[in-house]
Amino acid sequence: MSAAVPDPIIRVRGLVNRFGKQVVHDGLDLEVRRGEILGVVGGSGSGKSVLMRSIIGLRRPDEGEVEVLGIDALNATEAQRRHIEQHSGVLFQDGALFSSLTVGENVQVPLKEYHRHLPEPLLYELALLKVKLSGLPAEAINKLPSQLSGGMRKRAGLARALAMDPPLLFLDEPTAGLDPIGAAAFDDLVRTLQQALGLTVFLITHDLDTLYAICDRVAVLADKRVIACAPLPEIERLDHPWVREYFHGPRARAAKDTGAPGQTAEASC
Ligand SMILES: Nc1ncnc2c1ncn2[C@@H]1O[C@H](COP(=O)(O)OP(=O)(O)OP(=O)(O)O)[C@@H](O)[C@H]1O
Repeated sequence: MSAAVPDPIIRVRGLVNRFGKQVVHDGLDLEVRRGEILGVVGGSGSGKSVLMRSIIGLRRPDEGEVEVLGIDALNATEAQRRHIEQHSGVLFQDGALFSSLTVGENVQVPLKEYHRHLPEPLLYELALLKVKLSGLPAEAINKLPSQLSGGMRKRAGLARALAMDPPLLFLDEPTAGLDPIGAAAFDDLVRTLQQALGLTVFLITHDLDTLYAICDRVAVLADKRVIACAPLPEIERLDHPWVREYFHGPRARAAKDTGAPGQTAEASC
């Protein structure tokens, strides 16, 4: 049975994060398996974004171990750190696009950082490819973020996250602020890209529809830890106050009726 479980591409052990006296994580463990879409859920302030920031290297945790792509991220050399950055695409909650740059120029930012020698026409072609891959029309490449709708800005952020063809994609609440049709289309896009490109996706969300539609497993943050990490049917059976409220309220019932079940896998993290 264990032979069928893919290797972890991210492994977090004993993570502790504190802000002054506030303890956000206290001995958190998590494994993200190669090729899965892992949904990360938890109440507001439970530490989902801080966890993501600890994994991608934007925050140094107070204690614990973080392994990404087989590299000990907290003791990585400069070259190893760049390797992780180069192989991780991140879509932040607000898109984090440079407002004075066009969509195409935004997508080119990581390309120029890591491939300084690339000629301009090739940079443009690569950016155009990512723009189209993200479901935007070609003409969006010359628009400023302020000229796009919220859904298009998310797609532009995704295009930039995919610029370096990363095997690992981090999405922080990608459907927040989108209408249900736009959110469902974005879910479809993420699933399609994940399957076509073989991505591993770490997806923070509050969106129950997203969980039911595209997540293979779900990690629940509560009580300063990941209290469970498993396919949805197993998560739904957990006897925990937050899980009961979140997964068995009226919104959960509606989402269950429309979503597709994730794959079956083992419950452990
Ligand atoms: N730089 C910081 N300085 C101080 N406190 C912080 C900082 N970053 C996060 N926190 C605190 O850590 C806790 C967890 O924050 P985090 O953003 O990870 O929550 P979250 O689970 O992503 O919440 P939400 O679902 O509302 O986005 C919060 O109480 C937050 O105020």
